[in-house]
Formats: sequence, C-alpha cells, structure tokens
Amino acid sequence: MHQVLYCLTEEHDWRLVALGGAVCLLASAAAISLFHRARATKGVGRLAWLGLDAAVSGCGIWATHFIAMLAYGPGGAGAYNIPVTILSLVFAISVTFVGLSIAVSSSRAVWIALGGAIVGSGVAAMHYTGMAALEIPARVGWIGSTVAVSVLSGIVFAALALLMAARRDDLFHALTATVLLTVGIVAHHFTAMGAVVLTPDPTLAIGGLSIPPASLSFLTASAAVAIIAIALVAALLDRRAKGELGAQQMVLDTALENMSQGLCMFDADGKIMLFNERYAAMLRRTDIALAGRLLVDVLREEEAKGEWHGDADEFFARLVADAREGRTTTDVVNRFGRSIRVVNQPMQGGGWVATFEDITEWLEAQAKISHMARHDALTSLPNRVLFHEQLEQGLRRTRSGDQLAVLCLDLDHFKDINDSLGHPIGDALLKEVGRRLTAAVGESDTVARLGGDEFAVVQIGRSEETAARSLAGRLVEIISAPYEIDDHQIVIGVSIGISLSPQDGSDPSELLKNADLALYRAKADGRGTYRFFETGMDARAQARRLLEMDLRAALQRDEFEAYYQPIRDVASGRVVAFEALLRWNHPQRGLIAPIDFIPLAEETGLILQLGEFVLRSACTDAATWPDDVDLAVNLSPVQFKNPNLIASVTAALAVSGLDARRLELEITESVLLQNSEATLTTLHELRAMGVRISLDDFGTGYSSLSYLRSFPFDKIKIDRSFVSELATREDSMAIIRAVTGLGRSLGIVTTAEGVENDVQLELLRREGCTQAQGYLFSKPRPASDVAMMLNRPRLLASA
Ligand SMILES: Nc1nc2c(ncn2[C@@H]2O[C@@H]3COP(=O)(O)O[C@H]4[C@@H](O)[C@H](n5cnc6c(=O)[nH]c(N)nc65)O[C@@H]4COP(=O)(O)O[C@H]3[C@H]2O)c(=O)[nH]1
Repeated sequence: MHQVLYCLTEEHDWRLVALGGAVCLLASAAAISLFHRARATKGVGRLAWLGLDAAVSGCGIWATHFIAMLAYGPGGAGAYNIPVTILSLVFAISVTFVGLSIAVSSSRAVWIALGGAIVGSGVAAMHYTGMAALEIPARVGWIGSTVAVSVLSGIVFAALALLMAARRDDLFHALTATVLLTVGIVAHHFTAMGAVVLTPDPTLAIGGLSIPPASLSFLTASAAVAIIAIALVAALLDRRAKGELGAQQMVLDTALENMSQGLCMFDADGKIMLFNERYAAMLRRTDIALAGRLLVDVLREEEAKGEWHGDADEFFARLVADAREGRTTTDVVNRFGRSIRVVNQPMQGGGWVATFEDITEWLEAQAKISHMARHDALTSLPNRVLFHEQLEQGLRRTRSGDQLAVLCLDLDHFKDINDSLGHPIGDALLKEVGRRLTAAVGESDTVARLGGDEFAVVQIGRSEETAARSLAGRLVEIISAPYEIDDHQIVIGVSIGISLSPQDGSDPSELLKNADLALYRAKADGRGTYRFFETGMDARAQARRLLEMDLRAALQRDEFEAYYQPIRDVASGRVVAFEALLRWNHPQRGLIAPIDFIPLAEETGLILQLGEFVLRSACTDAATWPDDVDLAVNLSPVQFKNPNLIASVTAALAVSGLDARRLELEITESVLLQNSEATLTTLHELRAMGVRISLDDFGTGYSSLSYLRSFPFDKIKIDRSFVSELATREDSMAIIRAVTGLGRSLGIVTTAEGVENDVQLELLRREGCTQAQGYLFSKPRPASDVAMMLNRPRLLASA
C-alpha cells in the first residue's frame, strides 16, 4: 500500500492523472450505456452494440493507461514498442468483448459477475501488455503481491460494475456502475504501477519500432475520447429512441390487452406476428406456443387434438390467398359453444389482421328481439307481422295451385269478461284460447293473435271451401267449450270470418280485409258462428263507413231530435209518462229510426254525445209537462261505462229544473252484464238521487229473472215480442202472467210494450199489468205533439 501511495504521489504528474481519470470516467459511462443498449437489443443488433461497447471500453482502458503512463515520471525517459502496444489494445478490446457478451446474455447474477470479472481481467491484460511495450534504460521488476492486488481490484470492481448495471437501466444504476468501473480501471492501474520496481541499466537501448510516450499518449487519448464521445452520443440517442419506442410499445400493449376483441396479426406467409391475450383466451390457445408460428401449424395441432374441424391446409391457403388479393372477409364461426365474428383485414405490404369478437350474447339478444317483434308476448303466438309474412309465403304456394283460407276470429263479448272478472282472468282466457286454436289446426296452418281478442288462422294447402268450413265449425265448437280459470267457469263464443284465395284476393291485406268483413257479418248475424266473404259485404262495409261519417256530421249539424211515446196506466187509461225515443232528421234520407244508427253509435262511442243530448233535451221538454207525467229515457250500456254518467244526469236535471222523481232510466240486461259491482254502485247512486230505474226488454235475455234479484228495479218493461203474440201463443200469455204476478208480489210496476190492439190491452188488463205502451195509443211523436197526446187517448196517425 505504501508503495502504491508513494508511486502515486511521488512518481506521477497529478494533472495528467486527472486527465486519465476523466477519460476513464467518460469511457466507463459510455461502456455502461452501451452495455444497457446491448441488453435491450436482440440478435444482430445486440452483437453490434457489444462490438461497439468492447471497442469503446478497450480504447478507454487503453487511453487511460497511456495518459496515466505519461503522468508517470520514470516512463517519460523511454518509448513504446509499437507491435506490443497494438497487442495491448487488441487484448483490451477482445477480452472485454468476451466478458461483456457473457454478462449481456444472462440475467443470472453469477454469469453477469463472471462477465464483469473477465472485463476486469481484460483491463489487467491490457495493462501488463502495455507495460511490456515500455522501453526504458532500466530493468522492470514486479512485486508479486501488489500485482495480485491490482488484478483482483480490477476484477472485483468490474464485476460489481456490471452487476449494478444489469440490475436496472436507470440513471442511478448507470452512474453507480460507471463509478465502479472507473474505480476498477484506475485502482488496477495505480496499484499495478505501485508494483513496479525499476533498476537503472544504461545498457538497455530503445528499439527502432517504438514511439515516444507523449506522442502515443496524446494520439491515443484524443482518438479514444473521440470514439468514446461518439459512442456515448449514439448510446444516448438510441436510449431516447428506445425510450420513445418503449412508451409507444406500452401504449400499444395496453390498448391490445384491454380490447374486448381478440386480435392476431399474420405476416404474408401466415406466421403469427402479434396477438393479444383475448385472442388466445377466445380460441383457447393460451397453452400453446403462438408467436412466430405458422397458423397452419397451430390449426394442424388443434385438428390432431380434435379441437378444430376442417381441412387446415385448405383453410389456411384460402386465408393467405384472400390477404394476398386484398380481400376483407367476415365470418361467424362457432368455437366452444360461442359465436365468434372473425374479420380478416389485409395489411399493406402483405399479411393480414384478424379480429375476433364474441357475439354470442348479441346474437341471442337479436334472436330475442326478433322473436318479440314477431310474436305476441301473452300467447307466444305469431303476431300480425309474422302472420303477414306467413300469409305471403302461403300465397306464393297458392300460385303453384294450392288453395289458402284466412280465418279471422273474434271472441264474443270478451270485453265483458275482462271487465267483470279482471284482466288476469282475461289474459288467462286468451292464452287458453290460443292453446286450443293451435291444437285444433293442421301442422302446416298458422295461428296468430292479431291483438286484443282477435285471432287469425291461415289454412294452407287443402283449403277448398269445405275444408275451411269444417275447420271453422270445429273452432266455434272448441272455443265455445267451457273454461275453468281460477275457479271461474267461463263460457265464451267466437265469431269467424273466412276469405279464400285465390277467389277472394291474392294479397295478404285484401284477404285479411275480406275475412274481416265476413267476421263483421258473422257478428251481425248473432255471433257464435262463421261466415264466408261475399262480394256484397264490401259495399255494406262501405255504407257503414259512410253512415259513421254522416253520424259525426249530424251531431255537429243538430240533426237529432227526441220523440215521445205515451205510456198509459192500464186501469185508468191516463198518460202517466212519455218514453223519449231518438230520431235522426237526415237531410237526404228523411227520418231515420234508432235501430239503424244506435248500434253504430255504440260501436264508435258517439252514443255518449247522443245520450247526453237526449237526456238534456228530454228533461227540458218534460219540465214543461204536467207534474204527474213522468219521463222515461233509454240508457245504452256504453253510456253506463262512462264515469260521467251521474254528473250528466245531475246536470240535465239541474239545467231543466225537472224533479229527479219524474225521471225514469231504462236499462237492458246487457248493462248488468258488464262490471256488475261498478254498475250496481252507479244504479244505487241514481236511485239515491230519486231517479227510478226500469228493466227494459224484459224476457229477451238469458237470465232476466236473476237480474231482478241483483237490483231493486222500479219497473219491468215486458218486451214487445211477448205482447204481439199474446193472443196467439199460450207460452207468451204464460210469461206475461208470470211477470205481472212477480211484479205484483215484489211491488214493481209492469209495463207492456208494443200494445197494438184492444185485444192485447184487454188481456193485459186481465192479467193485472200496470201500464201499457204502443201504437194503440200513439206512435212516438215530436215534443210539440205531447199536449195533443195527453188530451187524446188514441192517436193513430203515424209519426
Ligand atoms: N212495432 C211496434 N213498435 C213499437 C210499438 N210501440 C213502441 N214501439 C217501438 O218500440 C221501441 C221501444 O223502445 P225500446 O224497446 O226502448 O227500443 C229502443 C231503444 O232500445 C233504442 N233507442 C231509442 N232511442 C234511444 C235513446 O235515446 N237512447 C238509447 N240508448 N237507445 C234508444 O232504439 C230502440 C228502438 O227505438 P224505436 O225505433 O223508437 O222503437 C221504439 C218504439 O217506436 C208498437 O206498438 N209496435
């Protein structure tokens, strides 16, 4: 140690030592930076960086040595043998190259340390060869132990330097490694110089092939500094470029790995260049090597394992050909129970990018949406859209000689069931109807629910009239069979309209329209039956449409008028009331009877306005009559569903000033059929106001008697049909006798309608009927004739 210190302080020029140290530091910095570059690169690039690193390190060590030698006082007297000097440079570069190569190619500390140690021994090899090149007039001797320390210090520090550099490529590790390497080189040099023992010998001459130390040192130092500087700049530029590339790579990797789609990139030969994890996971290729492999090899491997089916070579050849010819292809493939959409997009310069999207859920949702769009949610039967499509399909078949029938079905009075038993029961009934229909039709026939209580059937193939007739008959029977739903026994009828193709039409809309017209006819003919389309139906429907338009206009033009028909007390013959009966003064058609427009007004809802008009005008008229003459007004079931009924009765009474006890409202059984709870409440409210309630057309319904129990009616009006047959039919007489008897015992007034002659009147009187109404006394007349009707018991002139 003493020798080393002595050598350093006494035998060296400090300024040159500092210069050598600076060159060494610069060389070390470049060497470490290049070392990092070499580790970050692969293949030929790595080899180039290693070569440059070894050259820079070798030159750096070499230059450091000769600058330091210039600082060494005793060396100034000699010269350097040129071949040996060159050999020392070769040693420095080649041994360093070996050491760096080992350290770069491994990530294990032991190999990196070994590489570093070899670099350190390269420093020693250079130094001692360089010393051998020194020619001075003295004999050079060595202190063995100091030599050993010098070699060891170079090895240890160089190994530490590379270990530090290999840990991380950042400023801290780079600086620490640089300092360690510098220390290694410098420590080695000066320790080695401390080991030198010079014995002057003037006989030793300087050879011919030598160069003075000052020239060599400055020459090599400048060249080395230039090389080192260039290398350092190159390394720094490369680092920055790599850094940017690395950042881009990171962004790309993040994007790739966070894509919901799988992505795989192939070169022009079909070799996998890049893929993301989603791709590997989607195609279950996580366990097999993919990068750099030909797709066809991967497919063959999967084919062998039974995971891929098809001809791998043919498939692959097609993909490569598509990419080569610039064709973008889209396929939906089924892999492992999932539906995957694959898009192969050719790349510029060959190869293609394949994207893989799992569209299983999307396809399922699509199927669901498409099912929902074409099926009825309640019954799952085809809806109008699908029905149209199937009808169109069927019609295409009829062109090749087949026949087709369209059956439109409408449940009779379904609304009443819905209103009285509630929607859940109504829904359950519709479902059951759908099931019965489906079970009843043939395999090639289609049943659809067109909406509400409307169903339709297309009968294809054997649909000549008799087949359609037999199906319709069967359907009427099947649908009319009782239903048991939630402890309710339900009976419902069905009306069916039928159109046939080709005779009744050849496009879906026409056939449906004609079947609808036939359905309308079936309903008009009493429901619970079927009708075939006939040509005249269209005209009738047209007439109905015109009537509806007329009706609306008539309301605006005030063409309606209340007529009155007297009701007489049978015993005294006195007029006790007038029934208001609506008339339409049509400007072209003259006076129109209610039977010709009331049903349509009920269907279209216009009855609400009409009913209100009758109530108001009749109450106003009646207010002018004697106090003991009452007014009877008919109420339609439709009006009864209107929540404003009570309000409009109250308003009519209030505006006219008529006493509520003089007003009598006539309702038919059908009013009681609908939503009975609400109906009964309304009836009771009307009664509470003082208004009386009559049961009109008694005897024409199915269970007239049972309705008498549900509400305490003030009056029963015996239907005209019984009165007209009074003298001829025994059973009519019996019914009248029963009703009048019932009225007497319940304290209810009985009014016989349609009394046309004295015989009928006499019989009614005999049976104890309370009141009578009919043409015998007067036909319905305008309000202006009321006074006349009051004064004259019989007014046979027609109205
Ligand atoms: N053949 C014959 N017929 C007789 C005789 N006596 C009375 N009539 C007719 O019998 C019908 C009695 O009225 P309705 O049973 O309530 O039957 C009424 C009633 O249900 C309905 N209607 C009439 N006006 C209104 C109204 O303002 N509102 C409602 N909702 N319906 C009305 O139209 C039906 C028919 O009314 P109209 O044509 O006026 O027919 C009236 C009347 O002209 C007779 O001796 N012989």
